[in-house]
Amino acid sequence: MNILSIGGSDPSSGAGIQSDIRMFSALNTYTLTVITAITSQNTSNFGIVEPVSSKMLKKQLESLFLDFKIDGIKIGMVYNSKIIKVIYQQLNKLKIPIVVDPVIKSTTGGKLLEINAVKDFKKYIIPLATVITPNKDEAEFLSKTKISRKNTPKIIAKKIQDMGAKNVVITGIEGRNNKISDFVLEKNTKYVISGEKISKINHGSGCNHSAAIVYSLAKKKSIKESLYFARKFTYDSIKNAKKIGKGVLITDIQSEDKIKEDLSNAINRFTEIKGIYKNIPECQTNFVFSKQKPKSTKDVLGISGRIVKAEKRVIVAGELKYGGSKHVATALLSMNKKYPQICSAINLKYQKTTISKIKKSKLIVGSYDRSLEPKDVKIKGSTIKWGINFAIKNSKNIPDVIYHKGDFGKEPMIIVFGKTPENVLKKILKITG
Ligand SMILES: Nc1ncnc2c1ncn2[C@@H]1O[C@H](COP(=O)(O)OP(=O)(O)OP(=O)(O)O)[C@@H](O)[C@H]1O
Ligand SMILES: Cc1ncc(CO)c(N)n1
Repeated sequence: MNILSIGGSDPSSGAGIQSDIRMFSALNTYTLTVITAITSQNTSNFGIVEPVSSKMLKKQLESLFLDFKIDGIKIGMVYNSKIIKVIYQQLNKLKIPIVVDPVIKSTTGGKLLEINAVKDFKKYIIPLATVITPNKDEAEFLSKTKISRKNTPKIIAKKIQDMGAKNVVITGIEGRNNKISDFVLEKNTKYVISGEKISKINHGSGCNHSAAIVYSLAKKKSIKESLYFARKFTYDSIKNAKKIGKGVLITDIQSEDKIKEDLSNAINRFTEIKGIYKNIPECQTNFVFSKQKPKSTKDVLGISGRIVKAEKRVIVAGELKYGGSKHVATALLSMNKKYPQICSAINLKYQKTTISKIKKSKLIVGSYDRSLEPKDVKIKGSTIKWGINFAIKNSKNIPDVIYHKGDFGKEPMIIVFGKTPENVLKKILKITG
């Protein structure tokens, strides 16, 4: 998936284009970028702004539209009227989700939209928005109305919707009991997404929020699903905010989320492989991905249930959890001990046809015979560890696949290994179907 971020450069990487690259990368998404302005800022102060020329902006956009399929666009800092008009000319015919984060002032007080550009921002940028995400102050500023008992968030959101945005989210409305809420006005419905307020002043949460929304919309999720996803994503990024500079904290995403994201994407794609139900064994399938240097199954992410066969479909029953898999995770741990780069694995049904496809596809295959298993291993219950080590020992190279043909009362099994879930998936595609 390719997402385009149009916005300003923040050299401290806490917000703007650089923050978007970090966030989209954490979501395993390729980021295209078009810079509207260069800023000098850090976590304490805002310096100066140098906007790019209309010509430079137009050329950047054209070069991307000529080359890439773009699945969604995020618009952040636009700064002046010239920039606004070029963006409008280039984007107004597009039929992909566009999320507009009205960037007006920075946390540190910098002016990110010229006052005489506000009119054109309303006229040209707001109507491009599939979703617009003003915070409370920005919503009040754009609608020229203070939120009050009379002027509810709904009334203010409606004013912004009337400027042309399809869906409006007013973020960061503080409530009682340490709650912070986002008010949402879709075309025909309104709702509030509420949650706990984290007591951290940060740089980047608004950027992360709009980035996560466009990511989710580009994946064809609904507005509501995307907003819930973005809220959780932003919450995690604030929780994980770090003191990198001397001033406010910079939001970040834990790498665990990346592990989850990668595995979750691969599982979704696995379930969509045509005829894959034929490869699900009686004991069902688990797909795992470990942290670097895993010590135990607690460091291995897996499905707390299984991927199960439901007639000719497969469905995921359970959630992704560290420690969610026992058998496949144990096999992975043995493999990872010898080959630390191998961090992902899946178990599939043993079938002779699959084994011959594996051999034809030039993948490296190892195997073990459970009937040769020493008695003490059986008693200790460490069959998998013994089997994987046996197969590794008898293989000159890193095995892509290890299988065993079962034993009395034990189902035969194939395990496919790889560096990442994506890597495992590629191998599966070679040997199934
Ligand atoms: N302290 C907090 N604790 C929990 N959630 C928060 C907190 N602050 C903001 N959020 C949530 O983060 C998301 C982004 O909103 P936020 O108000 O930070 O945007 P913003 O003010 O535009 O940010 P920025 O100034 O960084 O661009 C919203 O879903 C909001 O409710
Ligand atoms: C470049 C840029 N975009 C957005 C923001 C808003 O946080 C910022 N401070 N800087």
